Amino acid sequence: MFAAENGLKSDPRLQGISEAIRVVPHFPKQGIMFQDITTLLLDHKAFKDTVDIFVDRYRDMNISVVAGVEARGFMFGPAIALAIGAKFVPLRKPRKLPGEVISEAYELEYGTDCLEIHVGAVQPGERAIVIDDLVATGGTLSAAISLLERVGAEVIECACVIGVPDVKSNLWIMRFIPNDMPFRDSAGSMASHFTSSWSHAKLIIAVKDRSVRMTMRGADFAGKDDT
Ligand SMILES: O=P(O)(O)OC[C@H]1O[C@H](OP(=O)(O)OP(=O)(O)O)[C@H](O)[C@@H]1O
Ligand SMILES: Nc1ncnc2[nH]cnc12
Repeated sequence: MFAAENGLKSDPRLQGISEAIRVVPHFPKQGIMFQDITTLLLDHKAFKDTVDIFVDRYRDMNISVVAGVEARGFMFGPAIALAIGAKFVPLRKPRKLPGEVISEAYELEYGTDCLEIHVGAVQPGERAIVIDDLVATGGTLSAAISLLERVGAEVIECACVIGVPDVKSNLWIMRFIPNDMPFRDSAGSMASHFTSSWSHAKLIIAVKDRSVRMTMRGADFAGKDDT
């Protein structure tokens, strides 16, 4: 477990980070508890602590690419990239990048969206991490991983500040997540997007007063799906 391995479970920084994230009920629509990281950005200490947690983890992992997901991944990714000596690669929504791109469509709760990367931004064999503010269903991270793998990068981990439970897949996932994993709902929601692209990737969620790393390798989930 990430918390145990890294001593983060009792990391005093996590509470401050948690408290700095505002939760806005019923935004942008009824029933959504919106996790608003703009209040975290206003709090210098909490913002720095958030970046530092990821920097602490990735600075000695020979990462050369920090890929940030538009829009909120852009708020954390560049600071992490600068601190660990990596380049920052924006994964943008459609028709924002002016050069040649490759695209990856993904499903949202309602409808679809798409991420794009500039051809040539990443070289084959580079070691990459993906940064975003939040993971819900995991569809966005799955698309980000696919894009990076299509240009030959090795996606080492994905890191998000917040994990939110995906209500639709809670029942499905609860069976697969060990009881001692403190963020079962969120971690499990990733399983609903389990694809071959996850086979190389790990997920880190630092949220509220707890942190979790889920290893998304096939053996952890595939084969246990008896739905
Ligand atoms: O795990 P998922 O279900 O894919 O959802 C997570 C994504 O949703 C939010 O972005 P959004 O698409 O709302 O775009 P924005 O950052 O431009 O607001 C969030 O910042 C993540 O990127
Ligand atoms: N609960 C939530 N808060 C903020 N952004 C989100 N994106 C998807 N779910 C979200």
